[in-house]
Amino acid sequence: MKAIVFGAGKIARGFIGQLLYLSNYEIVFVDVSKDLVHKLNEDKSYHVHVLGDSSLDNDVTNYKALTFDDEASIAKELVTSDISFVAVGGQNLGSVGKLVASIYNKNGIEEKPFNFITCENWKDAGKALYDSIKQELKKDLHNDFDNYIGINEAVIMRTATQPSEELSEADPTGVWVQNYWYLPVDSKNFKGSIPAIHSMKLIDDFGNFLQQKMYTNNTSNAVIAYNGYLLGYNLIAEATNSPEISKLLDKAYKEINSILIMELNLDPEKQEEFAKKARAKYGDWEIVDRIIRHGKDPLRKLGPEDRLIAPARMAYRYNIYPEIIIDTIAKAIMFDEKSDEAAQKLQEMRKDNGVEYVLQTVSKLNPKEPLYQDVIQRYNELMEKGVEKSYE
Ligand SMILES: NC(=O)C1=CN([C@@H]2O[C@H](COP(=O)(O)OP(=O)(O)OC[C@H]3O[C@@H](n4cnc5c(N)ncnc54)[C@H](O)[C@@H]3O)[C@@H](O)[C@H]2O)C=CC1
Ligand SMILES: O=P(O)(O)OC[C@H]1O[C@](O)(CO)[C@@H](O)[C@@H]1O
Repeated sequence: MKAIVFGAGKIARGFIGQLLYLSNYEIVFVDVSKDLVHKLNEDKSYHVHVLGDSSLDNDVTNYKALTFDDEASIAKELVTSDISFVAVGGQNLGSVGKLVASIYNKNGIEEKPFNFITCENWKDAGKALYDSIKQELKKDLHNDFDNYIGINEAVIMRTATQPSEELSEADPTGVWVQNYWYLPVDSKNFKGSIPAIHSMKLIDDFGNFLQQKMYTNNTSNAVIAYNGYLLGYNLIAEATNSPEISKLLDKAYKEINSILIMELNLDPEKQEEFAKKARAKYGDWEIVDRIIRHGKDPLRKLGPEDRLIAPARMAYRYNIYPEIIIDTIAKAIMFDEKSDEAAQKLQEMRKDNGVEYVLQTVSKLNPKEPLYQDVIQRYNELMEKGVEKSYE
């Protein structure tokens, strides 16, 4: 069996790659980074370090890596693969869709079931990939595409951490991952029989699981990351367990739970349990992961469908005042980490055009909506009084 995996980053190598390896799959990684592709091919194996239990580590082998611009080789692998996974970052799904459509346009679509599984923290990731393929696909292939190709969403609960510089230098292609294995995939659009892949399970009542995960885990993770950054913490567990952020999290999870119970029609007890697990994960000292990674790419994280703006907007629909999310949006706008290009871009925007411009262009907020006004008010308060006051 063979799988083609778009992306060769932390989740692709550190989760999907390990599960496929354990399932005796041949793996083809496709990545835009030529250096990474070259290194993976040169080494012929990479190490997955399972945090807290090295007996579960693997040296993943039986793979090759291709660069994203090598369409001819990707085409050969795609049409001979049994399944595909995509872990490239939600904003890059469109480029994968375009490439896949181009391959199908040239090669046709075989009359046999084939599935893509998106592994992104991105609302409606499956739809984004589906739409981007369909948009470029020749009309006469549309029927075969809908009949034979399944585009499916997974929820990725395993964390694949950003290693320290020393660790990366010592093991450049190594990945350090949480000891968590379950890979739930929505069964709704799945075509054909279920492949035997370690820990992967097709779920019939998947529903809004991806949104529940994003707006519980990633929303609370943003509270931890942006506050942790301003408070000068280095590790996510340090910040989560700190007195200042613990206090905020008590409120944040209540806020998140009340919003999601209404919006997604969740069972309150189950959602509370789910949120408790998220908090425990971020407070777990075994998962050594840096605040900077969790805060990075604030332009994406301040987007209209992402972890902060989307649940805040939901809150207003139910007359819930999302105090902690508003505070976190204001603090995310202050994230000025030098090593993160997106953070630098955000800071330029903020300096040149003001916070109003950031909220209108990045978060797509309308100046008339209460969320816009409440964020600006909170931002101004923080600027006037100093952020340290917000922890008193
Ligand atoms: N790292 C984690 O703990 C988790 C990550 N995720 C999600 O998984 C996705 C991937 O995240 P990571 O693996 O952490 O990021 P990463 O940055 O380590 O990996 C992404 C890889 O995709 C490559 N890439 C970008 N555009 C591409 C394209 N068009 N075609 C092929 N490759 C392309 C990049 O060069 C990079 O190697 C994101 O959507 C993230 O939100 C979800 C849960 C946990
Ligand atoms: O870049 P993103 O979207 O925050 O993705 C990675 C995140 O996903 C998570 O698994 C969320 O549960 C975090 O551990 C990690 O910060």
